[in-house]
Amino acid sequence: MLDALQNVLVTPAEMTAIDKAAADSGIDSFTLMRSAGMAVSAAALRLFPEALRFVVLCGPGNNGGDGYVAASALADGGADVAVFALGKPEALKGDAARAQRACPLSVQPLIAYEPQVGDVVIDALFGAGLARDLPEEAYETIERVSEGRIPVIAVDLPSGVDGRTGEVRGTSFTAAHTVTFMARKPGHLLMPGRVRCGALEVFDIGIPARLVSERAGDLRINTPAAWGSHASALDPATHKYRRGHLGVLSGGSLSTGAARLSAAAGLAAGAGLVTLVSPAEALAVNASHLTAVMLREIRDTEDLATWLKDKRVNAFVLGPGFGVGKKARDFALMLCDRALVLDADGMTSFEKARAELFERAANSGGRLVMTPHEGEFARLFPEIAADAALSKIEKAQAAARLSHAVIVYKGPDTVVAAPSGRAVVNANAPPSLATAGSGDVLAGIVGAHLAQGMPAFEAAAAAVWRHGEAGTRAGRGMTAETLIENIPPLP
Ligand SMILES: NC(=O)C1=CN([C@@H]2O[C@H](COP(=O)(O)OP(=O)(O)OC[C@H]3O[C@@H](n4cnc5c(N)ncnc54)[C@H](O)[C@@H]3O)[C@@H](O)[C@H]2O)[C@@H](O)CC1
Ligand SMILES: Nc1ncnc2c1ncn2[C@@H]1O[C@H](COP(=O)(O)OP(=O)(O)O)[C@@H](O)[C@H]1O
Ligand SMILES: [K+]
Repeated sequence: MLDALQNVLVTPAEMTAIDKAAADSGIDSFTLMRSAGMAVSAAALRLFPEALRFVVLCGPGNNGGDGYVAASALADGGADVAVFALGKPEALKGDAARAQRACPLSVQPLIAYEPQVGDVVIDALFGAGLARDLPEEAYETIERVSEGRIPVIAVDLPSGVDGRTGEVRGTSFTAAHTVTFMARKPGHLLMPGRVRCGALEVFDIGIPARLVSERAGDLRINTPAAWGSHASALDPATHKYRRGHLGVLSGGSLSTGAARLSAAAGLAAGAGLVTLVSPAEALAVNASHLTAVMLREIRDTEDLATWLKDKRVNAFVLGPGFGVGKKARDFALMLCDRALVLDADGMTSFEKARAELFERAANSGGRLVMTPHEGEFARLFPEIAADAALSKIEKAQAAARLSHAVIVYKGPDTVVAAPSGRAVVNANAPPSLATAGSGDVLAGIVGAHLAQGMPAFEAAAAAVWRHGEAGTRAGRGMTAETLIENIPPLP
């Protein structure tokens, strides 16, 4: 049944609603807690059979309750187990109080824990209910555990990681393994939470999938399931114009490489034809580097308008190496009513003139995808970037709403968001993608998908996924050039 929830991301608030719906439907919440705790104890025994002692750190809520169940199960199995609690066990309520009463082990205060060689820590201090920075006592324990290099298994989330945002609230454990329940939370995928989780296990504690999916929003992990239905196989009778004609706009003679990378990536990703559009002074240098990609001289808006009479040129990439200024703005506004990937200098050109772009995006009937990294995002959306209360997902959603464009907010945890609020978080990108020109390649792949007629959100999400796969195939020593050679076919 977890297959049905494999790509779903559930926020902590949605998880609370799911818990409540489960209880309302007659499912016993203590049974769920017992399944959760048993799953944690099973993971501990499976992963660390050589542990000399399991140390279970229990917090003041239901995450602590899971910890007491796990401690009882480990002790029942004959393991050496010690329990340390944050706060007084007498103050526990509900299921957590019941789990603690049923636990035969004595409970010591958290601060008394001194790590020993051979310990394995089970972190059940805070999970989805973490509402503010970790309390002082937890800091000291976390520091001692990490100094002692004690392996940590986290229950639901490493304590300190915010399940909604992936941010670290003050400090957090860094787990070797995290066991979460029913579905992943944004904090498992967003940085830095993702690296604090270690290996992530999603365990089915028995809440019906229907109850989960009915209350989960429009947030998914970026896999082919999110866009595969728009990535149709090639029609045997197709021809190159049917596969779309992508135009990529080159900068001046000293900055042509970025646009050529986008153009080559667009062709490799499946556009039927790609034309590199070049100013006169860069024609020679571009011509000397192109083979399958075609070349066309366009000097100004008049030339561009003439070319645009050919309706078969249906998608464009503007920004990589283009130069910041009025020419970029004028060109972009002319291309908005077709399909446009606005990247790099293309976005920066609108730093002080964004209203015009956003208005055109809202009213042109075209498809606009913008691909900012963190710096570009802050330039175009300063008020959203500065809002510390928002997660990266919420920032991308707010930017998409404001700009009427699909936003690809890049990074290790790229988020793709549509103006409707629909969003995916990407999880397949290796860090070797952090290399010059990698963003230009991504822009070209998005452009190819737009040229092939995919809707903007699917075009962007599929491109981010293929870019990540290409990065993995290209390996650690990749360059933007070898990345292009490794773009996989659309699945
Ligand atoms: N989702 C589910 O269906 C299930 C959830 N379970 C567990 O329940 C957990 C959520 O339980 P809770 O909602 O009780 O939340 P937590 O156990 O994560 O913590 C909440 C408690 O800590 C307090 N608190 C929050 N931040 C604090 C801080 N920085 N300093 C001090 N106190 C703080 C809160 O006021 C509350 O009392 C999940 O993470 C999971 O481990 C399981 O029992 C199984 C079922
Ligand atoms: N640490 C990382 N892990 C995975 N992907 C990354 C990482 N850092 C950057 N990337 C990806 O690499 C690409 C870099 O694009 P960008 O920042 O525009 O760089 P450039 O302009 O040099 O091409 C983006 O797709 C981004 O998501
Ligand atoms: K935890």
